[in-house]
Amino acid sequence: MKHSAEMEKDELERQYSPSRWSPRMSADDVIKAHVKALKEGTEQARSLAQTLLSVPYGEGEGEKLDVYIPRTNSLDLPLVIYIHGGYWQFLGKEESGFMAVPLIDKGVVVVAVGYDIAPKGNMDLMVSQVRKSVVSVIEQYSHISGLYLCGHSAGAHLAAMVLSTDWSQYSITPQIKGAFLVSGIYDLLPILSTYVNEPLKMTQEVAVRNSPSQLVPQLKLSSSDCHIVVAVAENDSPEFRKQSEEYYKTLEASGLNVTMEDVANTDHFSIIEQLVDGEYHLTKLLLKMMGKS
Ligand SMILES: N[C@@H](CC(=O)c1ccccc1NC=O)C(=O)O
Repeated sequence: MKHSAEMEKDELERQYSPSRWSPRMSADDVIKAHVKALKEGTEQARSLAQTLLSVPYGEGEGEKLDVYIPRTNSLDLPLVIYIHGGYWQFLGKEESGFMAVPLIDKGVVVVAVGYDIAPKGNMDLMVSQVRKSVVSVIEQYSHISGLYLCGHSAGAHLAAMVLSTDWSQYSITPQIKGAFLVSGIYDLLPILSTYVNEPLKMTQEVAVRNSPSQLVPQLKLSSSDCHIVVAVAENDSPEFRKQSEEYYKTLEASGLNVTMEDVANTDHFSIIEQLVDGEYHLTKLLLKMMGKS
C-alpha cells in the first residue's frame, strides 16, 4: 500500500494533468488533437493573413515573435499579444497564430510571442522574455490604438506576470488595456513537487517570486486601468478551477476591474482552440473588449 505522502502526490499530479480531465477524448488523444488544431489553425492564419514572421524582440535565438496584420485603413488599430501555453515546456510560436483569422477580419493586429521553454529556459528567463516582448511591440507599433494580452494555461501565468511588472527598469511603461487569462496557473507552489517541475527545476524561492498570486499589490500599481478577464473551463480540474477563482477573488478584493468567465462545455484545451471561430463566446468577448464587435 502507498503511504499517504505518495497518495497525495498522485492526486496532485492528476489535478495538474489537464489532459486527464477532458470529457472528449483520452489524455493522449486530447494532447495530440490540441497540437494538431493549433498547428493547422496557425498554418491557415499564415496563408490568409499578411504576416511578419520571426521578428526579433531581443538578442536570444528564442526571442522572436510573429505578427498577423489586418487589411484595413482604420486608425483604430488594437493589437493583441498571444502568449502560448504548454506548461512552460511544450509548444511555441509556430502553433500560436491560430486565433488570428477572426481577429484580423475585424481589424485587430495579432502578435504570437515565442519564448525559451524549459529545459532551455527557466521560469525567470521566460517571464523576463515575455515582458521584453511587450516593450518591443510597443516600441515598434507606437501607432496602435490599444494593447491587449491573451494567454492560455502557462501563457496566462506569463500574461499575469506581465501585468505584475515593475516597469522602472524598462525603457517604457506599457499601458495594457485588457488581458484575457485563460485556464491559467497563478500560484506556482503546488506544482513544485509534481512532474511539471521536473524540467523547470524551480526552487521555492523561484516559485514565490514568479507567482502572480503573490504580486497583486504590484499589479495594482502597474495595471490599475486594465480590464482583466479570468476565464476557466467547465471541465478544467478542480485545482485549476480553484487557481482561477482564487486569483479572480484576490484581484476583485483589490478593487481591480476584473471579470470571471466560467466557460460552459469546454475543457482545458477546447477553451482556447475554439478561438479559431469568430462565433465562439470568448472570441466575441475579446473583440468586444477591443471595441471591435
Ligand atoms: N501533462 C500535461 C501536458 C500539457 O499540459 C500539454 C502538453 C502538450 C501541449 C500542451 C499542453 N498543455 C497546455 O497547453 C497534461 O496532462 O495535459
